[in-house]
Amino acid sequence: MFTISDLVYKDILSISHMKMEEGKVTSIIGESGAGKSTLLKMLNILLSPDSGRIQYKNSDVSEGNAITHRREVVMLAQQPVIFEGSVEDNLQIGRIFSEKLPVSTDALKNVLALVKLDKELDQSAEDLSGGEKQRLALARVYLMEPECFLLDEPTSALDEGTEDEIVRTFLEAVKGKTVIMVTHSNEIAEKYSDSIITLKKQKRDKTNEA
Ligand SMILES: Nc1ncnc2c1ncn2[C@@H]1O[C@H](COP(=O)(O)OP(=O)(O)OP(=O)(O)O)[C@@H](O)[C@H]1O
Repeated sequence: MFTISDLVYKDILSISHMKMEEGKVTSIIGESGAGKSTLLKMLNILLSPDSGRIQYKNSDVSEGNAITHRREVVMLAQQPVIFEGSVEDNLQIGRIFSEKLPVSTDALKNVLALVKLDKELDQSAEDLSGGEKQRLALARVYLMEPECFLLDEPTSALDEGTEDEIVRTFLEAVKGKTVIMVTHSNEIAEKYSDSIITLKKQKRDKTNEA
């Protein structure tokens, strides 16, 4: 689905060749500051490489339309965005972004169960805890039904048991779609991925630093 060649971005990323397969789960792991979030942002055309190519379905992403791209390839950021309003508003807004019709109350309840979020649909989303907001944002991207999910530490605020369960049920529910997921958990990566990419921190050139 994505092929990267000879990519360089500042002194943060240097990738000669990398591939993420369509319909598979690819986990990205690596130490803090290795560039995992930066790489996901590039796949979502939120950042562009200084040199090199990123191809999506055999076309260079720099030649395509970023808005159209982001409807097919949806990113869940590390700090989930929560909009003013209710839990329901925060779910349906994803459907609006994706230019899809609103889903039924039953579908909303089902997705809350999928991410184990035991909250009323009319509850204010701003009152949720950090881990609950993370699950609400995950539920939102699920309802957007993209071809490809870019998930940046989607369950980092959860305890290990809950994290494992939510990753498992989410991946079962989206089976067949492409998932590219940054995770701090080697265990989750090994258990649930078809392939694992390990990013290494680049050696910074200190000669130009003050
Ligand atoms: N907009 C930016 N401008 C300059 N440097 C940046 C920018 N964003 C991130 N960086 C730097 O790029 C490096 C990689 O950051 P990134 O967030 O991609 O790492 P990460 O592997 O996702 O880290 P973590 O696991 O801590 O989330 C870090 O050294 C960071 O300080």
